[in-house]
Amino acid sequence: MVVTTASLATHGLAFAHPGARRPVFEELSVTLRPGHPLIILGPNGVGKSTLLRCLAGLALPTRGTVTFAGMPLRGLNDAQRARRIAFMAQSEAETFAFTVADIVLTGRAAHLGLFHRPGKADRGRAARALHRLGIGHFAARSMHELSGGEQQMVRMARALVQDSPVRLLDEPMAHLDLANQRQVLDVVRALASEGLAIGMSSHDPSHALACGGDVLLLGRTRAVAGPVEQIIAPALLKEAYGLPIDVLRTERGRDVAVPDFGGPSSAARYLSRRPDP
Ligand SMILES: Nc1ncnc2c1ncn2[C@@H]1O[C@H](COP(=O)(O)OP(=O)(O)OP(=O)(O)O)[C@@H](O)[C@H]1O
Repeated sequence: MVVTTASLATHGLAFAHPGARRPVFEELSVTLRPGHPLIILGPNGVGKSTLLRCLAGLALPTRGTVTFAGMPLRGLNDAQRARRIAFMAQSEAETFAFTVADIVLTGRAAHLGLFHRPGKADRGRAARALHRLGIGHFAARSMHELSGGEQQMVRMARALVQDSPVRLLDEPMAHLDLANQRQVLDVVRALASEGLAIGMSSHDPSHALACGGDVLLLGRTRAVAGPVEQIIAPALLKEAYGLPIDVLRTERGRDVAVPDFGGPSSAARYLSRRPDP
């Protein structure tokens, strides 16, 4: 069954590890809207992966609920959930030396009946996903032969073929060079314009500016959420990350977030500050 209605939301969500002194987060209410990517930002250890795992139904919240199209996620079995929500983990140990094409095909599992093997149409989808990410030439290679960034692109292709209305991507840009980051951002924007609901974590606020949807900025003391132009602002970024971050407009007319990493400074011409929204 192809599920077309997509809106994933958390309501007063809290998560604490057993025995932990403090919860990872509390009272978190966010919505992933079809067509508006939600980019989840925040410092290391603040709970981005934990939240994505709760949204995917892979981690059980301590309090609160996750709903898909208004229905509690916990009412769905694994196959029903997988037809609605694709989850790409931050990293995965590749135990077996499967080919890239086979790994991508496993993304079709939720659409195949029990004991059914993937058919020509499934293989075609897997091939198209690899081509869409510019890695069609990897198809016959063993996953073990690929670099960390190449494996990351393959896992992205697998999330593409899952054909679910919600895609949750945990740091899909980790390990990727700049051109591959652009490739993934192009795909994220295209999926959003096709009406999918996308949740993606990142360490780079510029990725949020490039996606142009909503942002959830998780800080150590509070979380803020809203449209990208409101949340990706110097004061909120400094509060969350603890260092100055300028939001500038390039000569190409793109907005970027530039952290102050220190180092030599000069009085030379700089990019223009983005006008206040
Ligand atoms: N099994 C565990 N028991 C206790 N605490 C844990 C456990 N696993 C993770 N944590 C803690 O949960 C918090 C949230 O981790 P999470 O991986 O969600 O953060 P993150 O924002 O995705 O981090 P990063 O940006 O480094 O990937 C961290 O402080 C981490 O130390």
